[in-house]
Amino acid sequence: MEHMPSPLDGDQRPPAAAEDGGDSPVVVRRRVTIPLLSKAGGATLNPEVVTFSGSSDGQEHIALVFGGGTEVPLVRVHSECLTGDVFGSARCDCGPQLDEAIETVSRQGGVILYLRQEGRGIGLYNKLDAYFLQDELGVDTFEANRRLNFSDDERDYRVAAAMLRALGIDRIRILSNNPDKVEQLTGCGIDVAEAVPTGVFVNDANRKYLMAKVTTAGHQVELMEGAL
Ligand SMILES: Nc1nc2c(ncn2[C@@H]2O[C@H](COP(=O)(O)OP(=O)(O)OP(=O)(O)O)[C@@H](O)[C@H]2O)c(=O)[nH]1
Repeated sequence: MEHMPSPLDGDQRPPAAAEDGGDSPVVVRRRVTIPLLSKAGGATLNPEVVTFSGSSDGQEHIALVFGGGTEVPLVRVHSECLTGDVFGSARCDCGPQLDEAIETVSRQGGVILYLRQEGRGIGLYNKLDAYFLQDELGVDTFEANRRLNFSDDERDYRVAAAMLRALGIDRIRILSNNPDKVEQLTGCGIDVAEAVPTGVFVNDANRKYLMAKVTTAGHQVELMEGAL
């Protein structure tokens, strides 16, 4: 297949600086290649892992850049979930979504932004407290946040938009079911040409969590009839 020009191709990447609402612009700090053993088997993947300076929240967000692909790169904006991404927790769908993103984005070319926004921005301990409240009081994931005096979702994607711009990207296809990601990125001037849904990774432990995302936050997850 003919290789389409992509903003991810080395020579075409302009050095860029982008605002995320802080005092200094977000700029690429360093690029380093890390070989990833594909969980699906097959070839080793070799994304460039990009670090940034200037983010206003001071967090160590990273981008995994997989070269090639189309003119409009596929982008996964993934918020950190230690329990799901690292330990394989079945309470959420984060782990399988990250694995899927690595496979899909590596195949199609594109970027995974791994944002250090654990627990939808409330942090790990608070997320575990929210789990405790869900178990003890039977409240859903959003109500548990409210009981802890947080909003339903504390995430701000200005930094994601700034990281994309710093990579020379202002038009994307996003791999997500979350309308808030599309809305916020669009509001930051990123042209979201398409929202590509993720797979549906439902199990007995995360069914209620996924249902709450659909009914309260408008996630586009096609939960099969009878699955709830
Ligand atoms: N506060 C809170 N956070 C949770 C809970 N379960 C998972 N999370 C966090 O929710 C976030 C999920 O982020 P993403 O994988 O980017 O996805 P999303 O907002 O569900 O949207 P998609 O792009 O469709 O996957 C992670 O930061 C998880 O740690 C919970 O019960 N409470």
